[in-house]
Amino acid sequence: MLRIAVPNKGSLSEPAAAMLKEAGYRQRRDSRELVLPDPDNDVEFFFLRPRDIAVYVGAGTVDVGITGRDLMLDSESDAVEHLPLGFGRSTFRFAANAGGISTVQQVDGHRVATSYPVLVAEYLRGLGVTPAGVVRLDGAVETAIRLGVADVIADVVETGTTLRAAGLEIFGDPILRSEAVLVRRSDVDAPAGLDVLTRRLQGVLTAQQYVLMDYDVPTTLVEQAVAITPGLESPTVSPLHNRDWSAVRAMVRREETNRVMDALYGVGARAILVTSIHACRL
Ligand SMILES: Nc1ncnc2c1ncn2[C@@H]1O[C@H](COP(=O)(O)OP(=O)(O)OP(=O)(O)O)[C@@H](O)[C@H]1O
Ligand SMILES: O=P(O)(O)OC[C@H]1O[C@H](OP(=O)(O)OP(=O)(O)O)[C@H](O)[C@@H]1O
Ligand SMILES: [Mg+2]
Repeated sequence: MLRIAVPNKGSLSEPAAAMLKEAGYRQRRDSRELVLPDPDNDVEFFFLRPRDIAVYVGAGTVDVGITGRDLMLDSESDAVEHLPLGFGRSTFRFAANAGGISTVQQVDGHRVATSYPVLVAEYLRGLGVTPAGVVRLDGAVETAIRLGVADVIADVVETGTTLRAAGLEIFGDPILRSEAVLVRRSDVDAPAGLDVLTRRLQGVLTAQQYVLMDYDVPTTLVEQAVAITPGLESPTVSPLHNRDWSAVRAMVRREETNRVMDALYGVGARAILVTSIHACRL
């Protein structure tokens, strides 16, 4: 039975549960449930703090887990990224008082507050910058400068609203771009059942990222139209009752939907229909 760790709280918890539900797994009914067996799918879920998940996976006490790339890298565990999951996206960035420190080089000799001390120390070491100290805080890191424990912070930025509200400004390149990832141990064979979990999660990602596009096109123009919608393998082309026309069906990346529809219309396709994909196994 594959043991899967899932975030019990925080930003990653709800989207992780939603993705597993889409992938056909059992859901917990009560957020106080800590372990949930799903014998029909031969897996068992453990609801853990997202920060601890890479630690459990690295120690081998659970087989795989869902956590943030930033949390995994900060954990110094043996867990490695197996599959990016496309949610919980954030950047990890330096910030300081507006008009103050504005380059990473200037961090030299200053105090940095963060919830991700390993990430920050490694990044600065890589640039040859030596801070006066790295202060580890659990949260509300933005307040650390005002309260005098640090000169600079490094924190998760999603919309930037929290930083703006604290009167802070981002500087330097992003330290990291993060998203939720499925992690596993690097130094052991893939656990039994991981291939099924991976295919199911990839199926959910594909269903989210692609739409199904159907259209009619004059048969003489099929080659031109198909060049715009090559699909994943090859599009389906079917004859219509009126043989001067053909019907085409292909998968298209969701964000390209309107550009592709414009291009198809331009070469003479009509009755262009777009449908969401509910589930998919490639
Ligand atoms: N707006 C956000 N705030 C915090 N973390 C975010 C955000 N958006 C995405 N994330 C990601 O979520 C993970 C952090 O989750 P975690 O549960 O530890 O913190 P949290 O969501 O701030 O929860 P809490 O502070 O309530 O404990 C990281 O991988 C981080 O990159
Ligand atoms: O860029 P934004 O969209 O504003 O989001 C980023 C902020 O959200 C998180 O804080 P959270 O609300 O989890 O509080 P915490 O600092 O106590 O963890 C994170 O630590 C940032 O402070
Ligand atoms: Mg937080």
